[in-house]
Amino acid sequence: MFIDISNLKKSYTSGVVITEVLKGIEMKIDKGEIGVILGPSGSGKSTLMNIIGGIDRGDSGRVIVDGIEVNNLNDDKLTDYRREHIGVVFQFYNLVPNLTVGENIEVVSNISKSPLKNTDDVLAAVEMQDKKHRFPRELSGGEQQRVSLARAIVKNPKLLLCDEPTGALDYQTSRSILRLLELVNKKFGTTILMITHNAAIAAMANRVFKLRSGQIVEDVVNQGIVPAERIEW
Ligand SMILES: Nc1ncnc2c1ncn2[C@@H]1O[C@H](COP(=O)(O)OP(=O)(O)OP(=O)(O)O)[C@@H](O)[C@H]1O
Repeated sequence: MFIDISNLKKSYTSGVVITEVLKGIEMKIDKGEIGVILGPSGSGKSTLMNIIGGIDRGDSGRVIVDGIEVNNLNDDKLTDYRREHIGVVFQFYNLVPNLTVGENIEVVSNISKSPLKNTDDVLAAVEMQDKKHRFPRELSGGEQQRVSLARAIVKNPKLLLCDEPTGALDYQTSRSILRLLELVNKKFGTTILMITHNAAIAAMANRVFKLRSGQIVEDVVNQGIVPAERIEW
């Protein structure tokens, strides 16, 4: 089991108000799978993903990623875990504005332990090799998301976490990003976990988790996976 989560709980306290955001999550994903998390706004999707990615910590329960007990790592080890094993793609790209496309990727590559050697190959994989010297502001949203994906995969992560990767993109561009995610999954064997509001996207996943008010209310193994190419909404 690549991701193995049991009885994960998380609350936030503001003033005297305690909000229980995750109420005993159970989640299992095998290596090389694509998992999709669906659920309404505020149900705890990003909190769950942030804990898996070592950005946040659970209060109790077990979170194991590729044999590493993430919840038990001290701060330094958690930073190493994030740096070595996790790639992230967000809805709003988060590229460094004053670095070119190539530089945005190289800064990540330079601090990674076992990066993919050739930045140009990674840019070619997302069909952005001809825009290597441009700045983010000179790119469309879809192009920026391609660069953000290239930046996430150049470190050769074991796990790619995507929080609404197509949330800000139009239909055709969204589909091209989904095809790229599928390509990364196939080509590099990268396990992918993706949050989306778009239930149609679940068709390309091996496993689909529905989250409601901090609990998994549905956990489905998809028997009829549809290639990203054929997903429509
Ligand atoms: N740092 C925080 N402090 C206090 N409450 C928080 C914090 N982060 C998240 N929350 C609360 O936890 C709940 C779950 O938030 P989370 O971002 O995980 O939901 P989500 O399912 O990803 O929502 P969305 O689809 O809108 O992004 C929300 O009620 C949110 O207000």
